[in-house]
Amino acid sequence: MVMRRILVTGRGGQLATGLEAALPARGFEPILFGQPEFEFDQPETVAAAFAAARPEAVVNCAAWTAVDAAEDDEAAAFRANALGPAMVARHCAALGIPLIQISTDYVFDGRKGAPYTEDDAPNPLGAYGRTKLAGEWAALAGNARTTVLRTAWVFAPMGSNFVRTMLRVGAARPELRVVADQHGSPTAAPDLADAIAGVLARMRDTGWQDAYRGVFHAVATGSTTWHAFAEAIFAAAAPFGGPRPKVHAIGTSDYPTKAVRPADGRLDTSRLAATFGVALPEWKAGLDRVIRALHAA
Ligand SMILES: NC(=O)C1=CN([C@@H]2O[C@H](COP(=O)(O)OP(=O)(O)OC[C@H]3O[C@@H](n4cnc5c(N)ncnc54)[C@H](OP(=O)(O)O)[C@@H]3O)[C@@H](O)[C@H]2O)C=CC1
Ligand SMILES: Cc1cn([C@H]2C[C@H](O)[C@@H](COP(=O)(O)OP(=O)(O)O[C@H]3O[C@@H](C)C(=O)[C@@H](O)[C@H]3O)O2)c(=O)[nH]c1=O
Repeated sequence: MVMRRILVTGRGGQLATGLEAALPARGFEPILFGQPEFEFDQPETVAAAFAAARPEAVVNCAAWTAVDAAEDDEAAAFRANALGPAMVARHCAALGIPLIQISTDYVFDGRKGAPYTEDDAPNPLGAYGRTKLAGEWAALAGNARTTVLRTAWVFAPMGSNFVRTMLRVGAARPELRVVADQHGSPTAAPDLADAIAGVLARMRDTGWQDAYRGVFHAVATGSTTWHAFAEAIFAAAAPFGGPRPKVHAIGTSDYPTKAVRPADGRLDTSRLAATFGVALPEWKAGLDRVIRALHAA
């Protein structure tokens, strides 16, 4: 399959930035589009991006990712997270090209008590998860060659993420309180970008296969809690002169937020490995990679 030109939406976001760096190493040419010239609320900008990029595959990274704010404006989150993928899928179908749609562990309610497989039923607890689930369906329904990758707890040297938040508040305050009863797999955007490049390379090298259509879990290896993640962030940043606040373990009920988060969003990644031969590194290796990049910047 000829697959070189990859349209990446959400330019300036964590994952799109990771893909910009990761794709050329696998022989792809990333073509990035972002706001304001690519805006889901203006469908003509989406059509124009497809016309200009002439892509051979698409990775849709653009999304409303403000979890609490989505509770206040679910309609706007739905436009970005569900109607956006529907539009992108329609353009991909017209061209007959693969679409990789990125989704989230927040489609689950976190009550399983074990890592979720792709066959487990989603049951989002909040507006962000609901709109992202609708986006999965729209991407799959609108294009035969759609691969949905669910990831979680993404962090990068730039953008808005838990690592940068912790380092910022940890430098300002000697003591922090962080929830210790929510579990997940912190996933470094550069590692996820490498994995996506691997998925695309497999598609290119084998040609499209029916097994590539559907949902796949793509998170870093291993899991932790937000509290233990915070401790690991400060430990990893300390050799670079990062702050060392005291991090108190608290319960979810001690940290009220607008959106309810899943208590245990661990994801089983065996289908990704079996189908694409792709596995992500341990989350702590991803953390070290991002901390190093933060301090090299
Ligand atoms: N961050 C995380 O922890 C996780 C993210 N994901 C998913 O991974 C994907 C990538 O996330 P990440 O890179 O972290 O996200 P970011 O928030 O870093 O980037 C999202 C991008 O989408 C753009 N965007 C937002 N609304 C629109 C819109 N209406 N039209 C066009 N573009 C828009 C943003 O533009 P602007 O900056 O101008 O607003 C930004 O460039 C998303 O699908 C997200 O749901 C999944 C699990 C975890
Ligand atoms: C800043 C802070 C957060 N917390 C808690 C709140 C929450 O339960 C948890 C994580 O907080 P955040 O709001 O940073 O993370 P959140 O925005 O919920 O992260 C999610 O983003 C979306 C986009 C996803 O798809 C998810 O996979 C996940 O990464 O940590 C504390 O306990 N103490 C603190 O000081």
